[in-house]
Amino acid sequence: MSETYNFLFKFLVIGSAGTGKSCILHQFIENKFKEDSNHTIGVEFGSKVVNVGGKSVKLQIWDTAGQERFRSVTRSYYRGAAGALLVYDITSRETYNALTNWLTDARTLASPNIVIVLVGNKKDLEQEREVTFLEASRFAQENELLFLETSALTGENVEETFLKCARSILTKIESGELDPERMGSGIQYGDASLRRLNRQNTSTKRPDCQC
Ligand SMILES: Nc1nc2c(ncn2[C@@H]2O[C@H](COP(=O)(O)OP(=O)(O)OP(=O)(O)O)[C@@H](O)[C@H]2O)c(=O)[nH]1
Repeated sequence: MSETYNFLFKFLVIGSAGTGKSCILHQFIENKFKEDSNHTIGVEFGSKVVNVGGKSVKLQIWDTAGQERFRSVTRSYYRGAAGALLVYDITSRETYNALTNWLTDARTLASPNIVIVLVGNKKDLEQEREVTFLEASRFAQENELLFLETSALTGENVEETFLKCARSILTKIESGELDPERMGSGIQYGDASLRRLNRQNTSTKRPDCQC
């Protein structure tokens, strides 16, 4: 796909170690399951241009390490993120119980307006499920999060998760709730939008205007 886009959004992928964050990102970008995924050291990066409601949006995605020993490094990447995927593993209650801490970090260190999608990963392991869909969706509702269950293994809902987050940010931009020009919004205009804005500015000038 062409690198011309209307917007660029900075995204974070956060959550406890082993929940499948790197596999989700890999599935989204490469359309395949990442076999032999190792613990992330610090932070990894990926990007992809997607189409959201007729607009092309470049997602700049930072996949953070879930292990506690990298927390000080990963925290430094939170600033100015427009969206986050907060991932837990549906077969591990421990990763679900840790969500409140991750949420506090995201809301205090990133932008208070950050759009967060709660992601219950490993949906393919239904037999080993420890967290029900219903309780997680209640948690999401109480904490104003979007919510989806995914499988990085089969690819189910992986792309939808990123699109859902991007769609929500775009809606907030269009309604004026989010201002892309505010410092630290995690949003930038891409070439396509800038060209349109320039055209609009030029066409609104009076013919005799010297500016
Ligand atoms: N069955 C199944 N296994 C998965 C899925 N996603 C990830 N895994 C497995 O879960 C383990 C951890 O996946 P990673 O993507 O490395 O986890 P992570 O959250 O990035 O871990 P950290 O980098 O340590 O924070 C790996 O063994 C993956 O193969 C999934 O959707 N289904």
